[in-house]
Amino acid sequence: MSNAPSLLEVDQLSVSFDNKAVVDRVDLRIDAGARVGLIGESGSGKSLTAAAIADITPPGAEVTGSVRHEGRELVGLHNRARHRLRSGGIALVSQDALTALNPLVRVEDQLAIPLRRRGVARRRCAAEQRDLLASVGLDDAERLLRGYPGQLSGGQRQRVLLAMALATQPSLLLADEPTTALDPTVQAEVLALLRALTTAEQPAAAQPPSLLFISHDLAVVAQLCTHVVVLRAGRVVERGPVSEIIAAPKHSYTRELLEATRSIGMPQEVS
Ligand SMILES: Nc1ncnc2c1ncn2[C@@H]1O[C@H](COP(=O)(O)OP(=O)(O)OP(=O)(O)O)[C@@H](O)[C@H]1O
Repeated sequence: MSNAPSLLEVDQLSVSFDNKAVVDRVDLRIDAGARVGLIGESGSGKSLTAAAIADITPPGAEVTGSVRHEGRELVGLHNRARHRLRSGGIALVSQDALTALNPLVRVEDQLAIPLRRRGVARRRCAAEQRDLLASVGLDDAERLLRGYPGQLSGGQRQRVLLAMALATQPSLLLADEPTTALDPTVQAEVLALLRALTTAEQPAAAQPPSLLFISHDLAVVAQLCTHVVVLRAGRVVERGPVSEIIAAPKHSYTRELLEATRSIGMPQEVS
């Protein structure tokens, strides 16, 4: 990656519990237009890295280091300033839509929250909601909007979560294993959607958000991402363009991940 200022610059980011670092001095760059895969085995610190970037670490976590988004430092900001940034800059899609959505609130009311925060007038909300649902491949907008999360399929809920993230018009989308809870066919559809939403397919289209995609699956990252960062026990052990890492992994741990991928079969097709 170049030396020019990046959309997101993470320097020496650590997350500790009781003085023990579980994310350990992580450096990360995401340029506009890049799709970066953050990969590592369970417990390697992927989710907490994303949580620290999105400022949603759990109680007891101590975050040190620097996270700059479009040049603005996010670590140590007061809550209100962070809140403003989050509704216009970095959006998170988590792996468990059922937990992320409020089961007692209709989809339309949940989708209205990021729109209002963005300043969309109440009378414009319904049209925006339909457009957002269409952009994530959900056509039956009227029915879905009136429903509760529990009345939707897993794939539909994940798409609603994606729509809520897009409603903030983010420049960076953090996707934390967004397809883990889905069956393989729906998984492939949602991954294809993520790729379409984060790829400038039409030259005239507005700049799509960059992506930080968290996964333990190198095959999926290879299909979706431009770059990959490999995390092991909280530390970055390897990084680079995805094609280079796949062709010639330098670290033994990356080779193990690659071997594991090959033993399960060819990468899943997401295009
Ligand atoms: N609230 C917490 N208190 C103490 N330790 C925690 C807490 N949350 C996570 N950890 C520890 O931090 C480490 C990193 O966790 P993290 O969830 O970031 O891993 P991960 O790579 O995302 O794993 P997975 O792929 O299973 O989601 C783990 O060892 C975990 O046990």
